[in-house]
Amino acid sequence: MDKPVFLETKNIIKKFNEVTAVNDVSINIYRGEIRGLIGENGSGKSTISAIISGLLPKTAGELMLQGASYNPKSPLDARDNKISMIVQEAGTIGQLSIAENIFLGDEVRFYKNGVIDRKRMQQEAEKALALIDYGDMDVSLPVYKLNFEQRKLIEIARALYYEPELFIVDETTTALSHDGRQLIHQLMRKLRDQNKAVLFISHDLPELMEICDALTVMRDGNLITTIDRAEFDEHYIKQSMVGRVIEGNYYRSDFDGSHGEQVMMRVNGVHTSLLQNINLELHQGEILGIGGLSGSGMHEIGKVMFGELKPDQGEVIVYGERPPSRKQAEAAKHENDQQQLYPQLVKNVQTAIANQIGYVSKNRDQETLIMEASIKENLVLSALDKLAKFGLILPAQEKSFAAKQMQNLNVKASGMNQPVGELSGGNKQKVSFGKWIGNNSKILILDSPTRGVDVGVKTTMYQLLYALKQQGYAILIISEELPELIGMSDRILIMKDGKITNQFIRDEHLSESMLIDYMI
Ligand SMILES: Nc1ncnc2c1ncn2[C@@H]1O[C@H](COP(=O)(O)OP(=O)(O)OP(=O)(O)O)[C@@H](O)[C@H]1O
Repeated sequence: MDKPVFLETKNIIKKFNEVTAVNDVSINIYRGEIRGLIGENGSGKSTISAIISGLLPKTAGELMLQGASYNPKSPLDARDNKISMIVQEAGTIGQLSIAENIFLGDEVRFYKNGVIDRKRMQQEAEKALALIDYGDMDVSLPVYKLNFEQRKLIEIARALYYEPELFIVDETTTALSHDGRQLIHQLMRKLRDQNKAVLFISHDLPELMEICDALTVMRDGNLITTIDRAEFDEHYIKQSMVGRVIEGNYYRSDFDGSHGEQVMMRVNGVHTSLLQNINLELHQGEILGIGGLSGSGMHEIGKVMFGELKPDQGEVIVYGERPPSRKQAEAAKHENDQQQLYPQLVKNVQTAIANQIGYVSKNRDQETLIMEASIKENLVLSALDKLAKFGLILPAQEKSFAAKQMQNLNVKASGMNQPVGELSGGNKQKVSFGKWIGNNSKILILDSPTRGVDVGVKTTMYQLLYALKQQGYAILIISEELPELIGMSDRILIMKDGKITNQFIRDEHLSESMLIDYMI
């Protein structure tokens, strides 16, 4: 029997001034189906989903919900029509509690004699969290105390509480650890089996092919094709996405895990509330990977090494080119006669940047980018030192630097003056990566660097990282994506419960399951 259509988009067009983000898109979304949506960064996936879920108005076209005209004015309106979406970036408000976030905009359901019945709100919030087996969480905690993954889980609980008939998940799984991914896959399958509709946006093609019943491909705002599960073919899907045949290696192809002798950063006996006695060295010309589950502490290591999180005990040393003081320079010179590198304590972000450390945070929208500033301003911000001549930065230099970075990473935008906040998720990620590459940084700490980035640009990023390694850069990649760690690292450290549990040297026989054994 044919599946019933739940939602239909008819010739939808969305324009942002001169940019046409969605061009004449007509899709049927069925009950009892997980529909995947794939396409290069900026191809219009989030925009069409945002129109369906009331976040954005359409420019033209029509939406039909179970055969009737549907025109959501807001996400709350969409939710009343049983449509919920998990957005790519943080969809919660840090200062509000978990319970307040879950019922944001719907507090009215808890009014008793004109005031909010907090106790009942908290009880209902606990019920929402129980839907994702998270029932023991303290719902009065402010959300800023949670990590990125926990915040995503709160959003998922909120969406499910309202029993959606259409559940839209926009590029969320790459922000989640192995367990979080399993959870969201299970939830999507459960909804599908209950004859609900699911729309799932991801750049992870193997994941989409595993989970989805059908896959719709978008390119440059256009709907290219919809493919049924029986017809899934990786090469054909990739080709439809980019409009050309993709060839060549994704990751580096060598299995030589060697690197320079020179230590560029050293972490000595670091303890924080989560980390326990972390010791590691990052060498010149090395790509060091760190993997683990989201609560393992791997993201905290990046923050500690960039001076953003102060350890309770222990220290982080960077070997930089700049002598910290005349006296220390003399002493350091003696120790490191050959290299002319000077050990310095990473006390804060300023010392990290002064010693040529670059950092891409997992939480890019809050920590790495300035949304209101233009692409150019974001790109040149960390490069100011390099561009400044006698303390002056020439506009022409800024412009050519930004243009080069945009071209290298194929940033899709109307121009370098476009505010970063207007870019698609993957294009924001490219800017946050481009900020540090090509400026003065010789040490790169990259937390989930390819999150939300399409296959073509991922390849470019991997090639770039490999070329930087060969030029002697020291690169730390922190990632939930084990194939990425295996594919790129000279050495991998696996973490569990705040400790390093094992180390793996680059080897062609290394497999995901070998790493997972030390994570769980
Ligand atoms: N508020 C906005 N103002 C101007 N342009 C915008 C705005 N939001 C999106 N765009 C543009 O619309 C296009 C489609 O963006 P969209 O976010 O839908 O892409 P996407 O396929 O979801 O990409 P990604 O995979 O990177 O998340 C992009 O060119 C983007 O820059």
